[in-house]
Amino acid sequence: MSFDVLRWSVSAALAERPDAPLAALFQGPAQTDPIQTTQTLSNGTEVAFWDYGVIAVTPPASVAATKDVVISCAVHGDETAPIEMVRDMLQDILSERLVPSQRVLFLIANPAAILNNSRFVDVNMNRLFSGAHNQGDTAEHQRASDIERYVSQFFKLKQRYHYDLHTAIRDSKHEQFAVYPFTHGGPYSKQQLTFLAECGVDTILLNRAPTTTFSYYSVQAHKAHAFTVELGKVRPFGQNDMSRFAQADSGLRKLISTAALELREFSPSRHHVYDVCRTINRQAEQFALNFPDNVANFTEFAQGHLLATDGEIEYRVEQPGERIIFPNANVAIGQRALLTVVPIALEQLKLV
Ligand SMILES: O=C(O)CCC(=O)N[C@@H](CCC(=O)O)C(=O)O
Ligand SMILES: [Zn+2]
Repeated sequence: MSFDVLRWSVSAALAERPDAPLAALFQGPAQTDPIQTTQTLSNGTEVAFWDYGVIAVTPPASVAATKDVVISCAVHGDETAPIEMVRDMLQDILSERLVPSQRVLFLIANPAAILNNSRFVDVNMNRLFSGAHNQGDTAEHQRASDIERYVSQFFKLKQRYHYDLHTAIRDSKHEQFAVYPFTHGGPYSKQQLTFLAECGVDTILLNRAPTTTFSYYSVQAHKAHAFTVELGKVRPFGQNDMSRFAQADSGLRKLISTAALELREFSPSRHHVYDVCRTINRQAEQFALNFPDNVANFTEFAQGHLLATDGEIEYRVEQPGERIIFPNANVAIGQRALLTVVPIALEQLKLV
């Protein structure tokens, strides 16, 4: 397969008409075998297509890369703004307007869900990592397993980063926020908190328990600095105001294209930090949230307020300052239907 075909499939196909032609990248021009080829651009950058939506970019040997950076999107297929960001970065790399000086793995995680205009086809892929993909045989189980293999194949250097880009179903009182997965007692990185803040993500949610999310997988299996980054609200292709993502886009571009990132000094007052206080998994057929769909993430309710009913169980606010995140009554039984968080002072955390 010639590079021109690949270039077309990434640049032209993902450009002005981001909906239909996406298929070209994900399914390959002949819509048969996965794309697997490597080509070198005139500036020496190597672009390797490992599979549909799996693109590894390596700077020329003369540039001593020090960082491995995974930038993923579309773990949820309807979260389109991050897909557009990744598309534009790839286009700019292919046209040599963006010249990476670090190794980068771009992952468009769930192409089938993108083409289906849905969060997922059979199963929420962000519950299938760290081995959970062994518990089923849908295409999403297979893809999560493949993605773990590609990430393992990619990470080589000591400094490892993974930004898994998402958008949230609801509005959020903090429009952009990141989930900092369980570090198993390891310290939180001041440099990463500062980098995220410079990307416009000044709100952090600490999830201090193992999960089956993609970002936790990279922390646990590869000792990467990894985050689920929520950049705004879910909207269909063409309806994203990309100016709202400009700061994150520019931060990520700087990260991959500069030898040493210059960051402002760490300042605790710059960050809003929340600790996950309860994870509520749906248990019954009769599950209902006791607040409307337009209630935003991070909304605080008074102590005792009824948040949800799950069969006979009533979930009420237990602590002052408790707020809701990611409420979703439509999840499958056994899956997370709601998180609650409380503010926590950064000074209480081990930082490095
Ligand atoms: O808006 C929502 O309800 C869901 C947004 C979303 O997809 N969030 C991620 C968070 C992953 C994590 O906890 O690291 C998810 O639910 O998978
Ligand atoms: Zn998502």
